[in-house]
Amino acid sequence: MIKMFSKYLGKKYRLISLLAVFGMVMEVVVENLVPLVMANLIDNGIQAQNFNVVLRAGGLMVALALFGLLFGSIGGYFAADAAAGLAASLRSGIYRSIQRFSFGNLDKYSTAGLVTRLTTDVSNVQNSYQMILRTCMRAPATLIFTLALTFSISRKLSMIFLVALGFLLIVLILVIKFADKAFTRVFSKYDALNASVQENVTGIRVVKSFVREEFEIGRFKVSAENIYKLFVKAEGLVCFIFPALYLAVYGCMIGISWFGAHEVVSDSLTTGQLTSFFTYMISILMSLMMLAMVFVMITMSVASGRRIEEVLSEIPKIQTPEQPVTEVKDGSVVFSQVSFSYGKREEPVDWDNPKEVRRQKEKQERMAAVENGTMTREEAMRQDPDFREEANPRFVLSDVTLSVRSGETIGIIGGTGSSKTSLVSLIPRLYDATEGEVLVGGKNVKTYDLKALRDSVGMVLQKNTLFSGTIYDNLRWGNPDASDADCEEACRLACADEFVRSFPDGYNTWIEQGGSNVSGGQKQRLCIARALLKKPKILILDDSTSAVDTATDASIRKAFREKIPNTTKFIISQRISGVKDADRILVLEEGRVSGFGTHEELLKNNEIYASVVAAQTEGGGDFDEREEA
Ligand SMILES: Nc1ncnc2c1ncn2[C@@H]1O[C@H](COP(=O)(O)OP(=O)(O)OP(=O)(O)O)[C@@H](O)[C@H]1O
Repeated sequence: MIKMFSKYLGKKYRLISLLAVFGMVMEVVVENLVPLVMANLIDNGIQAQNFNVVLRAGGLMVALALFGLLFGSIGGYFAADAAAGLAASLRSGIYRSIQRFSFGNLDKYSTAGLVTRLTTDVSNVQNSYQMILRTCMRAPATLIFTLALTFSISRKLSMIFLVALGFLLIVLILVIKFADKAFTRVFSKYDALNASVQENVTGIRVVKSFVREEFEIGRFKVSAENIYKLFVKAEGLVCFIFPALYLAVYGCMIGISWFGAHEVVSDSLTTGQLTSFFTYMISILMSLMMLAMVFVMITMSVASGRRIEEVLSEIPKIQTPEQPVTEVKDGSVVFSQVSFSYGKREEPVDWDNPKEVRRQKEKQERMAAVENGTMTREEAMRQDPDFREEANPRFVLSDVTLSVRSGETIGIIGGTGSSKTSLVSLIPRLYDATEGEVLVGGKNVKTYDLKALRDSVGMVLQKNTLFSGTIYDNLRWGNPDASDADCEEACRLACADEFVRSFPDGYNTWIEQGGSNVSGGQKQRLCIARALLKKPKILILDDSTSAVDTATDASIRKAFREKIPNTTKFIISQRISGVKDADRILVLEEGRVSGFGTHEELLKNNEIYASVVAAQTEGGGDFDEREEA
């Protein structure tokens, strides 16, 4: 973890960190010279009644204090700068990492988990790093410097000091050991709380429409109280530090006063030296206390650090190959004996449990060994009985073979969960086929530059999103270089131009986050226009007109036929009317091809299709209504 954070600090912030440490060490040196000067002031100034010495020593003390202030400010400023720099660099790193995730990687994390990493976790690491630079280095520096000075004054008194230090260290180690566990438990609960808050805020309208506010408030209260209890328990442990410190300080004072008084009486020590001894003692014990607080803080942020590391070291499951093909020739698509599984969904790892972390690591190594052929599947199963399940994941697509010509319109129809979305997701490589090949423009999709491949595919997802910004801004997401005229043309094709013009601000209408100020059907049409602006060779509409009335739906398909005849179109629909006029229609049944042909051919040869047509003609329902028909 330290290696990774050092990488994210970069040269610049490593140098700034060094400056912070330098400022802090100088501050310690200067601060600890003050008691020596003070001893001189008491012994040779006050007691000897020499006011010149009082003035000179006093002046020197003021000068040292000013230098201490200067070095302290420099150290503090650079420590804050380096920590903020580390946080900024980590945030960009995490963000970049998330942007490069393939859908498979995204499936592993909850949205709230990723947001927590970007916000709370990074802040924890930032605060800890700043404290490390300010305090962690300060305590050992103070300890070494002042111990050297105290030993030079009196060996006997320094021994009392060491006994007190030993006692304090034992208390600190015990407290830190228990606080570590307690705080990591608190932070794992925070993650769960954030996830529940995010889920609820996003779904607040559903909560209200089901009048479940009180239930949700109660659920939140339970989570919040759990955190409260764990936090109080963890902080309770930390509270031991202060009484232990005072015990050590007072014990030390009594010891030093007792032995120190004897030393002064026997003229082995001066009053000034005894005074400086007390000052050093308090200085060392205070630094140790600060060190203890920093350790507690580091403990808190170790869990955050692990979560950040997990995202930063995540390797995108889908990447551009070396020497990729950079141009997609045409929009032809071939599925050759394609089977697909999402794999076993990875369970969330309890990063605070070392046993669990080790188990996960071994599991990954075992999977890799089986994939590389360095371990047989039988051996893996012997080591881990669960391995059988991982080695035989559930296939949602089985042996799909079909060939689509460039410019063809393919309707896809099938019951809920029949894997329509899964099938089309393989075209722009949102996921990779587990077995078999997917070809686009005559070449395996895995050979393409990922950007070139995805640029050639316009996909309107079932769960589509608009971003906050004007309609123009949203449309240009598809193509930043598109002119106003291009945007308007795309909207005409998607039957969106008319309603956009009816808004008082037309294309400059502000869209709220998530498109909450437009209707479901309007949102779908804007998303289609956005995809069209890419001028894709392949256009995929995944049930993207479900909220649009049938007449408008038909107009959109007519416009597509006339205006973009060379674009290959995959249209997923639950309504027969949405696919009926396609060149060919694919009927999927539980991830297998049940039929592939024109409307007339399927009516004759495909029982499932014929029954759906019958059901929908009579009842006007969707695909799943054939069951009842
Ligand atoms: N990200 C995912 N991780 C794991 N399983 C998934 C994922 N997405 C879909 N599935 C599973 O794959 C199967 C096919 O889902 P898919 O969304 O492709 O079906 P669909 O025909 O498009 O359904 P619908 O018509 O309801 O949209 C379902 O059993 C679903 O549970």
